[in-house]
Amino acid sequence: MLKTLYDKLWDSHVVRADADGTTVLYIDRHLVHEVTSPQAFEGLREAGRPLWRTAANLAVADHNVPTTDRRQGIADPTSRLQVETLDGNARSFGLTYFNMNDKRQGIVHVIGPEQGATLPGMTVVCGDSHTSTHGAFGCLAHGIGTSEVEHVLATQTLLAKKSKSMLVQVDGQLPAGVTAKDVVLAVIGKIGTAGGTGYAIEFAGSTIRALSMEGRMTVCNMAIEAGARAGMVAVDQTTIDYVKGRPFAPSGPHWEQAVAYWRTLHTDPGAKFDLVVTLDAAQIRPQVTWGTSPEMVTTIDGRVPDPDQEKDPVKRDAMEKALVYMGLKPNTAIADIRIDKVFIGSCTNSRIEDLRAAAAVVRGHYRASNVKLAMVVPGSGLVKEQAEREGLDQVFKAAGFEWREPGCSMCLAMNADRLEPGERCASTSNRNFEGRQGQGSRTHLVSPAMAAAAGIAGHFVDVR
Ligand SMILES: CC(C)[C@H](C(=O)O)[C@@H](O)C(=O)O
Ligand code: SF4
Repeated sequence: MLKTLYDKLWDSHVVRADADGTTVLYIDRHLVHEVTSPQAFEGLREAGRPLWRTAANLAVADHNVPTTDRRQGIADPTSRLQVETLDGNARSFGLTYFNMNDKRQGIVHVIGPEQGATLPGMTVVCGDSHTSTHGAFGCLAHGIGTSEVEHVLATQTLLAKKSKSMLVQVDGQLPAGVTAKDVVLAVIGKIGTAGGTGYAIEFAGSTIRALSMEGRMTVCNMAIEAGARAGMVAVDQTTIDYVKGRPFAPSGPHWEQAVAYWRTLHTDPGAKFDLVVTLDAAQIRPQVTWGTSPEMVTTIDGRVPDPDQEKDPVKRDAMEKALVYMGLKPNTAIADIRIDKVFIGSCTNSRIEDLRAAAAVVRGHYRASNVKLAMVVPGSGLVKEQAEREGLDQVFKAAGFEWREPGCSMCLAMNADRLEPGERCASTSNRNFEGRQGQGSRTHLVSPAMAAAAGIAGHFVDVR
């Protein structure tokens, strides 16, 4: 039988399947962060249950960590409690843990791949929706809830039902200045935030093949914003080259064995998907969201839509509400929208290539006078170190951009980094929901180059 990549990943992890499709799936890698794990550890403690396979877990604190001087500790008591609770749980359960002052610390979805803890062919779960990121490696990776975190810790398995399969086929060469972020925003613009509901998406085509692993991670990261729980990309030489030599990756004879298996992790030619969506890369332009959902997106040469032109009453209502919240008038040119702050970071766009792309834009320029704050938050301590080796921190600082410590930061404002009510931000993150970057915050999702350019110009500009 011809199989999709998803079929292969699924079939190789079935422990037991019931007639109604309910399946016990084996989980290879469990990533843990401080927000969704406390009750899970508490549950284990109360039941006196040990971890099933301690080495399958990797824990890190990311959402609540400060991005400024860490020697001061964490000022906010709730944030401090969450991080200290993870410190304690990691210690008492014996998990591999990168604490706040470890240079390997960073956003869970950045450090998994960086360490080689995410490997092709794995099932990867974490109590976090953006676990879809890891699908870039030819993994079945998705978020789980806190009760499932406990289940995985205790049994190394998960109860799951198979999704339908969707192929998102992107072909052709991306125009200069158009990035993986623009590809995935264009996909979401096309299929909508509910378009992927009930599906696992495989991203394929010559455009995806040509992306680096970092670009593929950006695309899979936002599969969840298209409604799909999982996104994935087939394994190829790019995948294997990225993984080689990473601390958790296999080595010696195991390496060759693993690579031989990994090379089978692609959809068989002719295998059928439940749904196929195609995009022409040549038509994709730099994307900017204008509303409060990632599907409310247009291009840099576009305009804020006019609800009066929308025939669907439900969509019209949502549009009107979004425009009020965002403080935008219909038909405003995107390039005329002035911003107050810039955020370059998050598990979508905080890797070294993202920082290089942003630095290339700001080099030799200075932050616009109306931009009160522009911050660059590397995805991990190792990304930060690499960027500093390349002098990118100096480029950013010279341009009036702040250079911070790694973590989720202003992606969701659980730590001290947030927008003030009404402030407008060019952000490289993945969610532009109401209040996402602080109460009353207004978020426009863009690529790193676009965010950097907006910081210099003071409004959105076309990086092409
Ligand atoms: C805090 C966590 C549960 C949440 C998620 O699941 O995605 C966060 O990472 C987010 O991006 O909103
Ligand atoms: S960076 Fe943002 S999206 Fe990613 S895990 Fe952290 S809060 Fe969630």
